[in-house]
Amino acid sequence: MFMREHNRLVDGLSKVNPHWNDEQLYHNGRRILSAILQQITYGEFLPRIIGRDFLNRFGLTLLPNGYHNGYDSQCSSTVYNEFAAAVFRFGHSLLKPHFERLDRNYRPVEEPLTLRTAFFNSDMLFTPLALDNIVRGISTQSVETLDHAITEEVTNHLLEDIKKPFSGMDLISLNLQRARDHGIQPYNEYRRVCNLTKAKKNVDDIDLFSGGIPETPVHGGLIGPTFACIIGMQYETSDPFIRFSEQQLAEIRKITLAKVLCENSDSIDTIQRQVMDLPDSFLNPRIPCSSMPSIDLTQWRERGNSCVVNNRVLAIGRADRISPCVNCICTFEGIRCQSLRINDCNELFSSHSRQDILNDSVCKVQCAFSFGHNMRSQQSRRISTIFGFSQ
Ligand code: HEM
Repeated sequence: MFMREHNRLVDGLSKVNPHWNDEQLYHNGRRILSAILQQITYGEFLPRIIGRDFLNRFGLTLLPNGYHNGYDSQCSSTVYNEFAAAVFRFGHSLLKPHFERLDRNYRPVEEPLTLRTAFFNSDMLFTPLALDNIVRGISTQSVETLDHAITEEVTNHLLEDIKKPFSGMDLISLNLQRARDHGIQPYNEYRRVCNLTKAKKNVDDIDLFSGGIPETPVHGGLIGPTFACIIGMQYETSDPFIRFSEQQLAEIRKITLAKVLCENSDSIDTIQRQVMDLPDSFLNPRIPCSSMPSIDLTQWRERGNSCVVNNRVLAIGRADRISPCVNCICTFEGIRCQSLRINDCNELFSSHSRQDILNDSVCKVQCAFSFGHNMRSQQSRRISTIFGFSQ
């Protein structure tokens, strides 16, 4: 689906910028696709997995507008060993033994497809509407409960050669073995790292995967506190950094997974807006794809030789501080602005006027405390003048 989305974006970009070569089209399509994936991951997926409390604790909540200023170029954004070899494999416990296949009207069209018949059977996807039927099915099926009960399709029949009995593997054994290969520490070590109490006294030989899976889910989430903590840490360090203009960001913020599925299928006409939740005629009804907003790629149209921002003209390639806490650069795709990290609010007060700082929400967010303090000391100075005391 996301490969199709990439190619769809590239087609759209080539219409908006017919002079771009393949390389420009590819990289710009890729950048937009990465941002869409991040929008879906942080906006739709993570809240359902780790819940709002953990999302806030690790600063992973998406802003409705403006720029996020937490990016740290010194921070390595690589994937934690624990995350890949154990924690993020929690999804293996959610697998259903089969995919439902539903027609345009969401009625079963074929037998459900068991995982063991789907392994090594990618030709099946070339049958007309096969993918659409599966997408309609998985958007309508619930997941399994997150616990130690895991479908035999992956514990006995993983990547099975259908012609060879007992050729299937066990995914959970692979998970445990892989984590041990990678030197992942016992479960209780991670409880300690996450400031949680030890699970059981004197039991330190529980694998991270086995210990984390049956934990009671965190409030509003699907997984327990140890996994939520490690996933939170992972996404905190994977802080995305892609430069877009405000207008381009507004386009990306419109996109949902439901819309991506609509745009890239041949026959999905209706789907629920919150596609990661089950459809519900009242709370999450299936709605026409056409009623969901789509990305307007004209925001990526390459402009002339300059950009105008805050009544200032910037030549292509030039950067300027357009307000006390925002720096902008003029690029071929338009103006791109970035919030500045303010380390010393007092210095800001001495170098910019009070009104300029007040008008800049980025300054206000970062220096609200010092600002209040500064205001109070100005007020107390005013009062002392009124009463005739010397300052
Ligand atoms: C039908 C569905 C799935 C199948 C058949 C499957 C199968 C596999 C297999 C065979 C591996 C490699 C195991 C090893 O040798 O170490 C793997 C790794 C992994 N799986 Fe799954 N998986 C499925 C769904 C999921 C889901 C839903 C998630 C998470 C939400 C997930 C997360 C992971 C992760 C994080 C890895 C490690 C990747 C890496 O280190 O590169 N998988 N999976």
